This record gives sequence, structure tokens and C-alpha cells, in this order.
Amino acid sequence: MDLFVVNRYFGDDDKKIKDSDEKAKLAALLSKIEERRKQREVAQKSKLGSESFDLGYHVNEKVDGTAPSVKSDKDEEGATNRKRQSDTVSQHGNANFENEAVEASAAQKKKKKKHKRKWKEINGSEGGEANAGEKKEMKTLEKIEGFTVIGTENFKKKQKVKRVLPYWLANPSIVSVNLQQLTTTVKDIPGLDKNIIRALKRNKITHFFPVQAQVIPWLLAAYKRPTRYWPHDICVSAPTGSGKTLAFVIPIVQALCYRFVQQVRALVVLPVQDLAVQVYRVFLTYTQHTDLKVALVTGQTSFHKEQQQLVALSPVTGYHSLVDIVVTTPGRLVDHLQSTSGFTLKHLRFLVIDEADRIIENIQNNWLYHLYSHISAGNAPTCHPPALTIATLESTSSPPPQKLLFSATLTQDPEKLQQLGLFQPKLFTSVVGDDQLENGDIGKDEAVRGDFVGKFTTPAELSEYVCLVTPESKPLALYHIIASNSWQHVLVFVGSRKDAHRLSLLLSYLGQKSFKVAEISSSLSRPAREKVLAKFAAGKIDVLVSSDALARGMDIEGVDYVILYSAPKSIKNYIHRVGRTGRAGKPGTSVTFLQDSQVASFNEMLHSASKGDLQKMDIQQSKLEELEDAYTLALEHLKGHLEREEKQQLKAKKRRKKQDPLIQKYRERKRRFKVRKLKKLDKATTIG
Ligand SMILES: Nc1ncnc2c1ncn2[C@@H]1O[C@H](COP(=O)(O)OP(=O)(O)OP(=O)(O)O)[C@@H](O)[C@H]1O
Repeated sequence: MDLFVVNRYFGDDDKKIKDSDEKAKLAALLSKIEERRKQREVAQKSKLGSESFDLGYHVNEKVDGTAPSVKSDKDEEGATNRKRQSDTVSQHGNANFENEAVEASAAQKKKKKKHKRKWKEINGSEGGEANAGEKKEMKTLEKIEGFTVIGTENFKKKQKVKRVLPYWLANPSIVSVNLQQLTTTVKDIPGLDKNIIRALKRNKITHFFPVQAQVIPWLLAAYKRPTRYWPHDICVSAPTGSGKTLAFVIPIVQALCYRFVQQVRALVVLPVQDLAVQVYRVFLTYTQHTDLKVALVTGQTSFHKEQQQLVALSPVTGYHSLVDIVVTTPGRLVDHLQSTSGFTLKHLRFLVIDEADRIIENIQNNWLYHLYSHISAGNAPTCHPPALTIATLESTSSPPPQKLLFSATLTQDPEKLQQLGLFQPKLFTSVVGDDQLENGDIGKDEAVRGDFVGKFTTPAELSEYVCLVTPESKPLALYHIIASNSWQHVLVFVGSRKDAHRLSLLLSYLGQKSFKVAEISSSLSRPAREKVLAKFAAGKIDVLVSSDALARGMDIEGVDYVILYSAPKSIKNYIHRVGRTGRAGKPGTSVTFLQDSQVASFNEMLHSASKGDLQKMDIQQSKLEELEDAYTLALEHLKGHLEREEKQQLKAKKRRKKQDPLIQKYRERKRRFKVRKLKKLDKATTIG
């Protein structure tokens, strides 16, 4: 405090006082202090008033100038704090502070006036006539003026930024989804080999589906061009069951059927064994009367057998390929690339990645890296054609394989596709319900460009429903829908193998008289799965309960109804599951079971893929109540069945243990050890 007194500066007047006598000096000083105190008080009062108005604390002062209304505790606290602050200021007695306070109060008054003026402009009347709503508005105005709320003062709704896509993604060729009015006959595509045409006829294919009509001629034309022009890679995104498999099988068989030397020229990669088998069979059908050899390399047979199928060693020429087309899964491919001597992909012309989005999302064993490094000795994945010089024109080296990506839910995320090192790719995609975009290349309309990105289409022939259920009524609802409508060829999707087993048992106990039920999942061996599928196709099984093993890509004959007993995990999962019906232009129906709590997220999921809400399928509660007794009985049967199964499994486990050579060896050792110990004991006692 002394410091302040000593250092205080009182201006020139004080110098004169210094010379007069002590008392006068003190009186002058006191009067000056008093005067300043008064000034401060006035300044503080006005400052407090305007401050609290700005903060919206407690001055509910009416616009007409009447007394302020009741203050809250918080208000009092605020005022006390400010009083404390003002006391500190007065204690310090700093003249600058006082001046600032006066200036601040003047500024606040000015602001208030400005607000009043603004208010008048808004209302065209004096503040005194303002009603409660108007007063509130004015208060808000002042609040905003007093305190700048970041982001609100000059807030303008920002314009949505349009995604800037690479040219090839923004300018795709649109593939029609109309499988009813086919315009391209088999003979319309020139130059198809007579064996291929015959095979098509045998399979009752007279017209090509839209995706085939666009992709087949495009690929054939690209193949005919001189090798120095590297072919564009392609991405094809078309609905489930729209015939994507033939869209790559036909051009590959056509392109390779006149080859001279046998080399692996086409490699088809699929995410799982079952899909690989399916595609392998299609290749077998269309290469039947040609010299082309196709190999299935998925680990179904022993590794050694697969090696023998792929390459042979001749004492004169060394290793040579025994196949032209290899259908494989990523893991098995890497095994052969690393361990099969003589297996080379140096002559590869086509690299097909079916269900490409799944493969991209789940890159197993880093297979792409191994594949690319095998093809071009470590230069891939990004590849560019060499500059056109006389040397390159004369060079006979072959271009890198043309990459063909297919899926019903192909990712159109440039970053993900980048991993594949696509060369000047071309996109073929379908858009449902956008007539202006169907057929031919997309228009020049900026608004519609890129609108299809991330949107997936379902077949036009598919009728989609949702059915609201509770967890308790689910099995009954399922039984009721199938039995009351006499549905056959029904595929039911559940979340796991265990669920597939239990639900199939429960359904078979419930529907003993009305329909036949079976299950299919990865817990069955592949031959067993094939058997079940054959029975289902022949109509010997009415309801097939499946885990997601069959959800993607499987072309199961004759599925008329798909029921999603467990809610889909993602939009892709939904598209692939419901896509097991409504294939190849045939009608199909899907029903998705949802609980109340799942509806919002399900609809959101559909909207994310630009699909609208689905129609509801209602079930009368009274109908389900009628089935209660049968349900209770079926549950008892199920319980008994599962208990019996458990016992059998335990027995089998014990039997396996008994027969296990390792365990037998261990037991034998233990027995010998015991015998030896007993013998020793025996010896010791006889000596003793
Ligand atoms: N041009 C055609 N005319 C008649 N049927 C066809 C034609 N092309 C394909 N099909 C049949 O359509 C069915 C579906 O074909 P495919 O399995 O190739 O569909 P997809 O588009 O690959 O479906 P997913 O996306 O589910 O794998 C197959 O049974 C196939 O034999």
C-alpha cells in the first residue's frame, strides 16, 4: 500500500501544495481524494448497470424505464463480485483505471443508444410500447452486441461442398438395371467363337444382360488393340444377380481361345472357396469345347496335387504351365506364388477381382503385394506405360494385366481403389430409378455427376419388406409367415452358425407337417453344403436356414423368398443377403425382421445408400397367440435335442481322446513309470 502512496503522481498542482504548510496540503489532498471517490462511485454505478445488462444477469429493466425486477441469488453474487472488483480498483486509487471506467461507461451508453436506435428501426415505435417478445428480441440483440458469440454473429449457412471425384469416377458408363427388356442378342456381339455361342444356347441364354452387353464388347475391343497401348482397367458395380460373372467369363474365354502356347493368362481371385468353385464351374461350361484349361486352386485338394495341376517339369524345356485360367482365393494364391517352382504369372493378361470390395477391405496375407511383385518384379502396384519411343514401339514386352473389378457393392472410394494401382480405370455402374442416367454415358449435367457414388442398387424385380417383431415372438412370426403363405424356397439368414442350428431345429419341430427345414453354414463340410444346396434346388427342402456363409455372391437356384431373421450388420450385408433372390430378372421377395429399437438405424442405413423406407408387413398378434402351445412344445423338444447333442459330443470327445496316439503314448509312459516304481519298492522291502 505504501508503495502506491509513494509512487503516486498527482500532477503539477501538487508541486505548489508541497510548498505551503502541512495542514493545507493535507486538506487539499483529502478533498481531492473525496472528489475522486465520488467520481469513481458514479462511474462504477453506470458501469455496473450496463455490464449486468450485457451479461443478462439481473437487470430486467423495462424498456419504458421503470424499476428493475427481482434479482436472483446468482445476480446478487455477480453484483458482489463486481463490487469487490471496484473496491480493489478504489484501493489502488489508480487514475488510469478511473478514466478507463468513465470511458467504458460512456461507450456502453453509446452502445445502448445504438441498440435503441436499432430497435426503433426494427419496430418503428418507441421502446415503451414494446411487447414481451420484442423486449426479449432486443435483449438478445444487446447480448450479441455486448458479447461476440463466436460463430453466431456473422453466421451464414455454408454451402455444401460437392465431392470432387477423379474424372473416371465422375463420368461412368451407366448400366441399366432393366432385365425385362433385353435388346442385345447373343449374335449382336460380333466375333464370338461358335463354341461360346453354342454354350450360351445350351444354357438358354439368347440375350445378354445390360452389364454383359456393355462390358463384353468393351473388353474384346481393348484386347484387340496393339500391346503398346496398355488396356484401361475396369470397375463394374451392378446389382446382385445381374450377370456379372458372364461379363468377365465370356471375354476372357473369347480372348484366349486362339492362343498357341499354354501360359497362365487369366487369374480370377475370389474371397472364399465356395465362390471360387461357383466361378470355376462357369469357366468349365464355357471352355468345354476349347483347348483352354482351367484350374481351381483353393485348398480343396492337397497342395501337392494343386502344384501338379499347375506346372510340369520337362527335362528339355524346363517348367511349363499346364493351365490358361486359374481361379483362386488370396491365401492359396500366395502359397503357390511362394512355394510352387515354375508357377509364373509373367504372361498374365487378365486379373479379375470378384467381390472386389470385400477383397479390398480384407486384404489377406498381403496377397496384392506378393502378386504385384511377382508380376513385375517389385514395380507394382502403381504402373505407367513407358514413354512412346522407337525402342518401346519395337519392344515385344507385354503390358501389365488388365484389372477387372466386380461387385454389387463396389467401393467407389478413390483412396481404397488406389491400393490396386488401377491404370486409367473405367467405371461401369448402375443407378436405380434415375431414368435420365440409364443407358449410355452420363450426361453433362453437373448436378447428377457423382451422385451415384456410394449408392448401391438392388434388383428391380425384388420386393422388399420389413416386419416388426419382438425377440420373444420372432420364431413364431417366422413360422407364421412361412406357413400361412405356404412359402417354399425360403432362405432365412441368421447371425451365426449356432443360431442357424438352433433355429432350423426349432422350425422343423414347429413346422413338422407343413414344411421341410435344413441348415447350412461353415460348420458343415463343403460336400455336405453342396448336398444341402442340391436338395434345396430340387425342392426337397422348403426352408434353408443359413449363416452369412451364403450371403455374398452365391447363385442358389430357385430362391423365391429371403427372410433376414437377424438384422443386417451393414448396408452391404443387407444388399448381398436380399440379393439371393430376385436374380436374373426373376421376381423375389425379402422380409427383414426388426425390433422397434432397430428401425431408426436400419432406415438411416437405407438412406445412406439412397434407398427409401421399406413397406411394412403386418402380422396379427392374435394369430401368434394361437400358436403359443405349439411353440412351447417345440421349445421343449429343442431343449431335449440340444441336451442329447451335448452328451453325444462329450462322448465323441472322450473317444477321440482315447484314440489320440499322443495321449496313448503318454498313458503308456505313465504306466511303465508306475510299474518301475512298484518294482523298486518291492526290492527294498525284500532286502529289508
Ligand atoms: N444373359 C443371361 N440370360 C439369362 N440368365 C443369365 C444371363 N446372364 C447370367 N444369367 C444367370 O443369372 C444368374 C446370376 O448371375 P451371376 O451369378 O453372374 O450374378 P452376379 O451379378 O454375379 O450376382 P452377385 O452380385 O450376387 O454375385 C446366374 O444364374 C446366371 O446363370
